[in-house]
Amino acid sequence: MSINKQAVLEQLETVHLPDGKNIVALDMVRAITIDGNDVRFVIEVSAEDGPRMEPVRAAAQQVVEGIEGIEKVSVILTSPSAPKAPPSLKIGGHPKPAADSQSIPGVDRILAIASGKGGVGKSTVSSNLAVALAKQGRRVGLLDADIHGPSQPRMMGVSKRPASPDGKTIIPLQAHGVTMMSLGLMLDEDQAVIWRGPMLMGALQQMLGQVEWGELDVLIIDLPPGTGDVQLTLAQKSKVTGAVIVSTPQDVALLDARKAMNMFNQLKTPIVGMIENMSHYVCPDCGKEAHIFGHGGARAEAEKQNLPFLGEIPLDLEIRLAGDGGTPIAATDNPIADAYAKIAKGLIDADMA
Ligand SMILES: Nc1ncnc2c1ncn2[C@@H]1O[C@H](COP(=O)(O)OP(=O)(O)OP(=O)(O)O)[C@@H](O)[C@H]1O
Repeated sequence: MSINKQAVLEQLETVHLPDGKNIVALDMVRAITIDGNDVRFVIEVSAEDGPRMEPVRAAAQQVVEGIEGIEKVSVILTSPSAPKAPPSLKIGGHPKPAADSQSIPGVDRILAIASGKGGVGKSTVSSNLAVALAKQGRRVGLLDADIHGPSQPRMMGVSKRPASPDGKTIIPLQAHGVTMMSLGLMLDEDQAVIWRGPMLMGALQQMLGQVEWGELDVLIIDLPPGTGDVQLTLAQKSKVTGAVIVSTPQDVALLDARKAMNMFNQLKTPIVGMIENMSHYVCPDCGKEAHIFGHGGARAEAEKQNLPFLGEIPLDLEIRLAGDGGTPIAATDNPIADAYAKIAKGLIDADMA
Protein backbone atom coordinates (compact mmCIF):
# COMPACT_ATOMS: atom_id res chain seq x y z
CA MET A 1 0.00 0.00 0.00
CA SER A 2 1.37 3.42 -0.87
CA ILE A 3 1.49 5.80 2.02
CA ASN A 4 0.02 9.22 1.49
CA LYS A 5 -0.33 12.34 3.52
CA GLN A 6 -4.10 12.01 3.72
CA ALA A 7 -3.79 8.61 5.40
CA VAL A 8 -1.38 10.09 7.93
CA LEU A 9 -3.70 13.03 8.62
CA GLU A 10 -6.67 10.72 9.03
CA GLN A 11 -4.83 8.80 11.74
CA LEU A 12 -3.70 12.00 13.41
CA GLU A 13 -7.31 13.17 13.57
CA THR A 14 -7.81 10.45 16.16
CA VAL A 15 -5.31 12.10 18.52
CA HIS A 16 -7.11 14.51 20.84
CA LEU A 17 -6.07 17.10 23.39
CA PRO A 18 -7.74 17.09 26.79
CA ASP A 19 -10.26 19.70 25.57
CA GLY A 20 -11.53 17.16 23.06
CA LYS A 21 -10.27 18.74 19.82
CA ASN A 22 -7.96 16.75 17.58
CA ILE A 23 -4.47 17.90 16.66
CA VAL A 24 -5.25 18.20 12.96
CA ALA A 25 -8.31 20.37 13.58
CA LEU A 26 -6.18 22.51 15.86
CA ASP A 27 -3.66 22.99 13.02
CA MET A 28 -0.82 21.63 15.13
CA VAL A 29 0.61 19.20 12.57
CA ARG A 30 3.31 20.57 10.31
CA ALA A 31 5.80 19.49 7.68
CA ILE A 32 4.59 15.95 7.03
CA THR A 33 7.30 14.31 4.99
CA ILE A 34 6.89 10.85 3.50
CA ASP A 35 10.11 9.29 2.41
CA GLY A 36 9.51 5.75 1.16
CA ASN A 37 8.24 3.90 4.20
CA ASP A 38 9.39 6.55 6.65
CA VAL A 39 7.21 9.38 7.88
CA ARG A 40 8.32 12.52 9.69
CA PHE A 41 6.29 15.41 10.98
CA VAL A 42 6.26 18.14 13.54
CA ILE A 43 3.67 18.90 16.20
CA GLU A 44 3.65 22.52 17.10
CA VAL A 45 2.78 23.46 20.65
CA SER A 46 3.02 26.62 22.68
CA ALA A 47 6.17 27.06 24.74
CA GLU A 48 4.17 26.70 28.00
CA ASP A 49 2.42 23.53 26.84
CA GLY A 50 5.61 21.93 25.57
CA PRO A 51 6.52 19.62 28.45
CA ARG A 52 2.94 18.44 28.93
CA MET A 53 2.56 17.41 25.32
CA GLU A 54 4.87 14.41 25.26
CA PRO A 55 1.93 11.95 25.64
CA VAL A 56 0.30 13.60 22.62
CA ARG A 57 3.50 13.21 20.64
CA ALA A 58 3.74 9.56 21.63
CA ALA A 59 0.10 8.95 20.74
CA ALA A 60 0.58 10.60 17.35
CA GLN A 61 3.61 8.43 16.67
CA GLN A 62 1.74 5.30 17.69
CA VAL A 63 -1.28 5.89 15.46
CA VAL A 64 0.87 6.63 12.43
CA GLU A 65 3.02 3.58 13.12
CA GLY A 66 -0.22 1.62 12.88
CA ILE A 67 -0.64 2.50 9.19
CA GLU A 68 0.10 -0.50 7.03
CA GLY A 69 3.46 -0.29 5.28
CA ILE A 70 5.02 2.33 7.52
CA GLU A 71 8.38 1.35 8.95
CA LYS A 72 9.63 4.37 10.82
CA VAL A 73 7.86 7.39 12.28
CA SER A 74 9.67 10.42 13.69
CA VAL A 75 7.62 13.03 15.47
CA ILE A 76 9.10 16.18 16.91
CA LEU A 77 7.45 18.63 19.28
CA THR A 78 8.38 22.22 18.58
CA SER A 79 7.29 25.53 19.99
CA PRO A 80 7.76 28.92 18.39
CA SER A 81 11.00 30.42 19.54
CA ALA A 82 11.70 32.58 16.56
CA PRO A 83 12.99 36.07 16.83
CA LYS A 84 10.27 38.64 16.51
CA ALA A 85 9.30 39.64 13.02
CA PRO A 86 9.74 43.23 11.95
CA PRO A 87 6.60 44.72 13.47
CA SER A 88 5.08 46.53 10.55
CA LEU A 89 5.64 43.87 7.94
CA LYS A 90 4.61 40.77 9.84
CA ILE A 91 7.14 38.55 8.13
CA GLY A 92 7.04 35.05 9.55
CA GLY A 93 4.03 33.30 11.03
CA HIS A 94 2.43 30.17 9.76
CA PRO A 95 2.02 29.53 6.11
CA LYS A 96 -1.54 30.17 5.07
CA PRO A 97 -3.12 27.19 3.42
CA ALA A 98 -3.05 27.69 -0.33
CA ALA A 99 -5.82 25.87 -2.11
CA ASP A 100 -3.62 25.09 -5.05
CA SER A 101 -0.33 26.23 -6.46
CA GLN A 102 -0.55 29.97 -7.01
CA SER A 103 0.78 32.28 -9.60
CA ILE A 104 1.80 35.80 -8.67
CA PRO A 105 -0.38 38.46 -10.26
CA GLY A 106 1.58 40.32 -12.94
CA VAL A 107 4.46 37.84 -12.91
CA ASP A 108 4.67 35.85 -16.14
CA ARG A 109 7.30 33.30 -15.16
CA ILE A 110 9.02 32.06 -12.04
CA LEU A 111 12.50 30.60 -12.40
CA ALA A 112 13.99 28.92 -9.34
CA ILE A 113 17.78 28.82 -9.16
CA ALA A 114 18.79 25.76 -7.20
CA SER A 115 21.84 23.76 -6.24
CA GLY A 116 22.33 20.55 -4.35
CA LYS A 117 25.40 21.73 -2.50
CA GLY A 118 26.04 25.00 -0.72
CA GLY A 119 28.66 27.46 -1.89
CA VAL A 120 28.65 26.47 -5.55
CA GLY A 121 27.71 30.00 -6.56
CA LYS A 122 23.94 29.81 -6.87
CA SER A 123 23.38 33.30 -5.44
CA THR A 124 26.08 34.76 -7.67
CA VAL A 125 24.46 33.15 -10.69
CA SER A 126 21.01 34.40 -9.59
CA SER A 127 22.04 38.04 -9.26
CA ASN A 128 24.10 38.07 -12.44
CA LEU A 129 21.43 36.32 -14.45
CA ALA A 130 18.80 38.76 -13.17
CA VAL A 131 20.96 41.71 -14.18
CA ALA A 132 21.89 40.15 -17.54
CA LEU A 133 18.21 39.55 -18.34
CA ALA A 134 17.32 43.11 -17.34
CA LYS A 135 20.10 44.40 -19.61
CA GLN A 136 18.46 42.50 -22.46
CA GLY A 137 15.22 44.33 -21.85
CA ARG A 138 13.35 41.88 -19.69
CA ARG A 139 11.38 43.02 -16.64
CA VAL A 140 13.06 41.03 -13.91
CA GLY A 141 12.43 40.40 -10.23
CA LEU A 142 14.86 38.72 -7.86
CA LEU A 143 13.65 37.08 -4.68
CA ASP A 144 16.27 35.95 -2.24
CA ALA A 145 14.66 32.89 -0.73
CA ASP A 146 17.97 31.71 0.69
CA ILE A 147 16.41 32.48 3.99
CA HIS A 148 19.14 30.85 6.07
CA GLY A 149 21.85 32.95 4.52
CA PRO A 150 20.40 35.79 2.49
CA SER A 151 23.19 37.23 0.39
CA GLN A 152 21.39 39.21 -2.30
CA PRO A 153 21.33 42.53 -0.39
CA ARG A 154 25.14 42.46 -0.37
CA MET A 155 25.49 41.15 -3.94
CA MET A 156 23.00 43.65 -5.37
CA GLY A 157 24.28 46.45 -3.18
CA VAL A 158 21.04 47.30 -1.40
CA SER A 159 20.52 47.69 2.30
CA LYS A 160 17.47 49.91 2.60
CA ARG A 161 14.57 48.47 4.51
CA PRO A 162 11.64 48.02 2.15
CA ALA A 163 8.63 50.22 2.84
CA SER A 164 5.24 48.91 3.75
CA PRO A 165 2.81 51.80 3.52
CA ASP A 166 -0.18 49.82 4.79
CA GLY A 167 1.68 47.35 7.00
CA LYS A 168 0.65 44.57 4.66
CA THR A 169 2.07 45.00 1.19
CA ILE A 170 5.82 45.26 0.86
CA ILE A 171 7.39 47.56 -1.70
CA PRO A 172 10.47 45.85 -3.19
CA LEU A 173 13.69 47.70 -3.94
CA GLN A 174 15.34 48.42 -7.28
CA ALA A 175 18.96 47.69 -8.08
CA HIS A 176 20.80 47.43 -11.40
CA GLY A 177 17.50 47.39 -13.28
CA VAL A 178 16.10 44.55 -11.18
CA THR A 179 13.20 44.60 -8.72
CA MET A 180 14.41 42.77 -5.65
CA MET A 181 13.40 41.56 -2.26
CA SER A 182 15.22 39.58 0.39
CA LEU A 183 14.43 38.57 3.90
CA GLY A 184 17.92 39.83 4.58
CA LEU A 185 16.53 43.34 4.16
CA MET A 186 14.29 42.75 7.13
CA LEU A 187 17.12 41.60 9.37
CA ASP A 188 20.30 43.13 10.64
CA GLU A 189 23.14 41.96 8.42
CA ASP A 190 24.85 39.81 11.02
CA GLN A 191 21.71 38.50 12.65
CA ALA A 192 21.63 34.72 12.48
CA VAL A 193 18.36 33.40 11.16
CA ILE A 194 17.24 30.57 13.35
CA TRP A 195 13.63 30.39 12.34
CA ARG A 196 12.17 26.97 12.29
CA GLY A 197 10.59 25.38 9.21
CA PRO A 198 7.01 26.58 9.56
CA MET A 199 8.07 30.14 10.28
CA LEU A 200 10.30 30.09 7.23
CA MET A 201 7.50 28.80 5.09
CA GLY A 202 5.28 31.60 6.29
CA ALA A 203 7.97 34.14 5.50
CA LEU A 204 8.45 32.71 2.03
CA GLN A 205 4.76 32.77 1.27
CA GLN A 206 4.59 36.35 2.43
CA MET A 207 7.49 37.32 0.24
CA LEU A 208 5.72 35.77 -2.73
CA GLY A 209 2.27 37.05 -1.90
CA GLN A 210 2.71 40.40 -0.20
CA VAL A 211 5.54 41.93 -2.17
CA GLU A 212 4.27 44.29 -4.85
CA TRP A 213 6.28 42.78 -7.68
CA GLY A 214 4.48 44.73 -10.39
CA GLU A 215 4.58 43.51 -13.98
CA LEU A 216 7.48 41.10 -14.49
CA ASP A 217 8.52 38.91 -17.38
CA VAL A 218 10.35 36.71 -14.92
CA LEU A 219 10.88 36.40 -11.20
CA ILE A 220 14.15 34.72 -10.34
CA ILE A 221 14.17 32.95 -7.01
CA ASP A 222 17.49 32.28 -5.32
CA LEU A 223 16.76 29.13 -3.33
CA PRO A 224 18.70 27.85 -0.34
CA PRO A 225 21.00 24.95 -1.22
CA GLY A 226 19.74 21.41 -0.88
CA THR A 227 16.34 19.82 -0.87
CA GLY A 228 14.60 21.23 2.15
CA ASP A 229 11.29 22.77 3.16
CA VAL A 230 11.73 26.00 1.22
CA GLN A 231 12.13 24.14 -2.05
CA LEU A 232 9.17 21.90 -1.28
CA THR A 233 6.92 24.77 -0.28
CA LEU A 234 7.87 26.81 -3.26
CA ALA A 235 7.32 24.01 -5.75
CA GLN A 236 4.03 23.03 -4.18
CA LYS A 237 2.54 26.44 -3.49
CA SER A 238 3.62 28.51 -6.45
CA LYS A 239 3.55 27.97 -10.14
CA VAL A 240 7.27 27.62 -10.75
CA THR A 241 7.91 27.71 -14.50
CA GLY A 242 11.15 25.85 -14.11
CA ALA A 243 14.26 25.22 -12.05
CA VAL A 244 17.82 25.99 -13.13
CA ILE A 245 20.42 23.80 -11.44
CA VAL A 246 23.81 25.32 -10.66
CA SER A 247 26.74 23.02 -10.01
CA THR A 248 30.49 23.14 -9.98
CA PRO A 249 32.09 20.51 -12.21
CA GLN A 250 33.32 18.10 -9.58
CA ASP A 251 31.66 14.83 -8.62
CA VAL A 252 30.66 15.75 -5.10
CA ALA A 253 28.70 18.80 -6.23
CA LEU A 254 27.16 16.84 -9.07
CA LEU A 255 26.08 14.12 -6.71
CA ASP A 256 24.10 16.69 -4.73
CA ALA A 257 22.87 18.37 -7.91
CA ARG A 258 21.41 15.02 -8.90
CA LYS A 259 19.49 14.89 -5.61
CA ALA A 260 18.08 18.35 -6.27
CA MET A 261 17.06 17.27 -9.77
CA ASN A 262 15.36 14.18 -8.39
CA MET A 263 13.44 16.35 -6.00
CA PHE A 264 12.21 18.64 -8.77
CA ASN A 265 11.28 15.63 -10.86
CA GLN A 266 9.24 14.25 -8.00
CA LEU A 267 7.58 17.61 -7.49
CA LYS A 268 6.89 17.76 -11.23
CA THR A 269 8.72 21.07 -11.52
CA PRO A 270 10.29 21.23 -14.97
CA ILE A 271 14.09 21.52 -14.96
CA VAL A 272 15.16 24.18 -17.44
CA GLY A 273 18.77 23.03 -17.50
CA MET A 274 22.14 23.13 -15.79
CA ILE A 275 24.80 25.80 -15.41
CA GLU A 276 28.40 24.92 -14.62
CA ASN A 277 29.90 27.52 -12.30
CA MET A 278 33.64 27.83 -11.56
CA SER A 279 34.07 25.89 -14.76
CA HIS A 280 37.67 26.88 -15.44
CA TYR A 281 40.23 29.39 -14.28
CA VAL A 282 42.38 31.52 -16.55
CA CYS A 283 45.55 32.70 -14.83
CA PRO A 284 45.61 36.48 -15.15
CA ASP A 285 49.41 36.44 -15.30
CA CYS A 286 50.22 33.70 -17.78
CA GLY A 287 46.80 33.20 -19.47
CA LYS A 288 46.96 29.45 -18.82
CA GLU A 289 43.64 27.73 -18.22
CA ALA A 290 43.34 25.52 -15.14
CA HIS A 291 40.47 23.27 -14.11
CA ILE A 292 40.44 23.66 -10.38
CA PHE A 293 37.20 21.78 -9.81
CA GLY A 294 37.47 19.75 -12.98
CA HIS A 295 35.70 20.78 -16.14
CA GLY A 296 32.66 19.73 -18.11
CA GLY A 297 31.08 17.65 -15.33
CA ALA A 298 27.83 19.59 -15.37
CA ARG A 299 27.61 19.49 -19.15
CA ALA A 300 28.13 15.72 -19.10
CA GLU A 301 25.57 15.35 -16.32
CA ALA A 302 23.04 17.45 -18.26
CA GLU A 303 23.58 15.22 -21.27
CA LYS A 304 23.15 12.14 -19.14
CA GLN A 305 19.92 13.48 -17.70
CA ASN A 306 18.74 14.63 -21.11
CA LEU A 307 18.58 18.23 -19.97
CA PRO A 308 19.74 21.37 -21.72
CA PHE A 309 23.18 22.63 -20.72
CA LEU A 310 22.72 26.38 -20.31
CA GLY A 311 26.32 27.49 -20.14
CA GLU A 312 29.46 27.77 -18.08
CA ILE A 313 30.87 30.53 -15.91
CA PRO A 314 34.60 30.75 -15.20
CA LEU A 315 36.10 30.92 -11.73
CA ASP A 316 37.31 34.47 -11.60
CA LEU A 317 38.35 36.80 -8.85
CA GLU A 318 36.50 39.66 -10.54
CA ILE A 319 33.21 37.79 -10.15
CA ARG A 320 33.70 37.49 -6.42
CA LEU A 321 34.91 41.04 -5.97
CA ALA A 322 31.99 42.39 -7.97
CA GLY A 323 29.50 40.35 -5.94
CA ASP A 324 31.07 41.40 -2.66
CA GLY A 325 31.04 45.00 -3.81
CA GLY A 326 27.32 45.07 -4.59
CA THR A 327 27.57 45.42 -8.39
CA PRO A 328 27.22 42.03 -10.11
CA ILE A 329 29.79 41.68 -12.84
CA ALA A 330 26.96 41.30 -15.37
CA ALA A 331 26.16 44.97 -14.72
CA THR A 332 29.64 46.02 -15.88
CA ASP A 333 31.39 45.91 -19.24
CA ASN A 334 33.92 43.34 -18.03
CA PRO A 335 34.18 40.63 -20.74
CA ILE A 336 33.14 38.01 -18.17
CA ALA A 337 29.66 39.56 -18.27
CA ASP A 338 29.30 37.87 -21.68
CA ALA A 339 29.09 34.45 -20.06
CA TYR A 340 25.99 35.53 -18.14
CA ALA A 341 24.58 37.42 -21.13
CA LYS A 342 24.83 34.25 -23.22
CA ILE A 343 22.91 32.20 -20.66
CA ALA A 344 20.32 34.98 -20.33
CA LYS A 345 19.85 35.04 -24.10
CA GLY A 346 19.42 31.27 -24.15
CA LEU A 347 16.70 31.54 -21.54
CA ILE A 348 14.92 34.30 -23.46
CA ASP A 349 15.14 32.32 -26.71
CA ALA A 350 13.67 29.32 -24.92
CA ASP A 351 10.83 31.56 -23.67
CA MET A 352 11.90 30.90 -20.12
CA ALA A 353 12.55 34.54 -19.25
N1 LIG B 1 32.40 32.00 -10.83
C1 LIG B 1 32.90 32.45 -9.68
N2 LIG B 1 34.16 32.90 -9.59
C2 LIG B 1 34.69 33.35 -8.42
N3 LIG B 1 34.01 33.38 -7.28
C3 LIG B 1 32.75 32.94 -7.31
C4 LIG B 1 32.11 32.47 -8.50
N4 LIG B 1 30.84 32.12 -8.20
C5 LIG B 1 30.67 32.36 -6.88
N5 LIG B 1 31.81 32.85 -6.34
C6 LIG B 1 32.07 33.21 -4.94
O1 LIG B 1 31.89 32.03 -4.16
C7 LIG B 1 31.25 32.35 -2.94
C8 LIG B 1 29.97 31.52 -2.82
O2 LIG B 1 29.08 31.93 -3.84
P1 LIG B 1 27.53 32.08 -3.61
O3 LIG B 1 27.22 32.75 -2.33
O4 LIG B 1 26.97 32.62 -4.87
O5 LIG B 1 27.19 30.54 -3.50
P2 LIG B 1 25.83 29.83 -3.07
O6 LIG B 1 25.80 28.54 -3.79
O7 LIG B 1 24.67 30.76 -3.28
O8 LIG B 1 26.11 29.66 -1.56
P3 LIG B 1 25.10 29.29 -0.37
O9 LIG B 1 25.19 27.84 -0.27
O10 LIG B 1 25.70 30.00 0.79
O11 LIG B 1 23.76 29.81 -0.75
C9 LIG B 1 31.01 33.84 -2.96
O12 LIG B 1 32.05 34.48 -2.27
C10 LIG B 1 31.06 34.21 -4.43
O13 LIG B 1 31.51 35.54 -4.64
